[in-house]
Amino acid sequence: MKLVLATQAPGEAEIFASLQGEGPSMGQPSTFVRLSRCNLACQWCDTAYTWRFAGDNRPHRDAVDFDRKANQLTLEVADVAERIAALTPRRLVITGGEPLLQAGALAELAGLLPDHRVEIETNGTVAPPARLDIHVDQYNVSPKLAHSGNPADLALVPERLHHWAGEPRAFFKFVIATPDDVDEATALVRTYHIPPARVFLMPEGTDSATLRERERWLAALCLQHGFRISDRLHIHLYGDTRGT
Ligand SMILES: C[S@@+](CC[C@H](N)C(=O)[O-])C[C@H]1O[C@@H](n2cnc3c(N)ncnc32)[C@H](O)[C@@H]1O
Ligand SMILES: Nc1nc2[nH]cc(C(=O)O)c2c(=O)[nH]1
Ligand code: SF4
Ligand SMILES: [Mg+2]
Repeated sequence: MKLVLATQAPGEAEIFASLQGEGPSMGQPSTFVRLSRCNLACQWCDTAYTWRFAGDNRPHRDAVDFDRKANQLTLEVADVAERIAALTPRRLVITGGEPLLQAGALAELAGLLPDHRVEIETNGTVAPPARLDIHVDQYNVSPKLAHSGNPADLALVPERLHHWAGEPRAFFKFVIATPDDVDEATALVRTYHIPPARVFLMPEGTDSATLRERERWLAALCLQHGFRISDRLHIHLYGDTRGT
């Protein structure tokens, strides 16, 4: 089978080693694989080059469209596995775009990497099939709130949220830009009975100054609700740069 990957430069697959910058595994040396395509269209998506292609008429934050050819690369799963195995970390973070859109090929990939701990970054709208799920150690689920600009019926699928709430391997990572977003996240936590210990609030932002400013009030709200806070370590270390 084949995987459609994002590129960090034209013709260069986005497979790289870095420190996990977000969520419960923050700070862990990891190998990242970034897949192309997404079923949502977040206004503030920091990887819009994985999905916002010229000719795609979904809403987006500015007028820039990306060239599909320059930003996608299709590789055989065995080739992707070889590239991952050649890097040192034995923790694999699969992200995108929305990686679960390519779950079949990911199941094959994970099967070729039995020594890797597998973590999946997902928007939480797609059910992982059993043949992939058996290989996954952790899901970092980031449901999209109203400020993402996605229609709620696409972004917040009740059956899926109910599933992730009851899945002990799933951690929730809500992206927050204003205190109102926290009210929306808290309402979801209550509705779906999500254990607060598995909930992270993470500031929206792609520069250190914005993240720090938002973390000042976000910290107080996390304390109030018993949620965890997630920084975006990679932004402080490397900026908003592909392949980091
Ligand atoms: C690019 S997404 C890819 C995985 C999946 N599509 C998702 O949304 O979870 C990876 C993570 O980055 C977060 N993210 C994207 N743009 C962001 C931004 N501008 N500020 C903060 N987090 C952002 C997403 O919410 C998600 O947790
Ligand atoms: N270092 C680093 N950590 C990350 N954690 C989640 C990421 C993502 O884009 O899904 C990400 C990323 O792009 N880089
Ligand atoms: S769901 Fe993830 S990849 Fe898709 S647009 Fe939103 S942040 Fe970007
Ligand atoms: Mg990222």
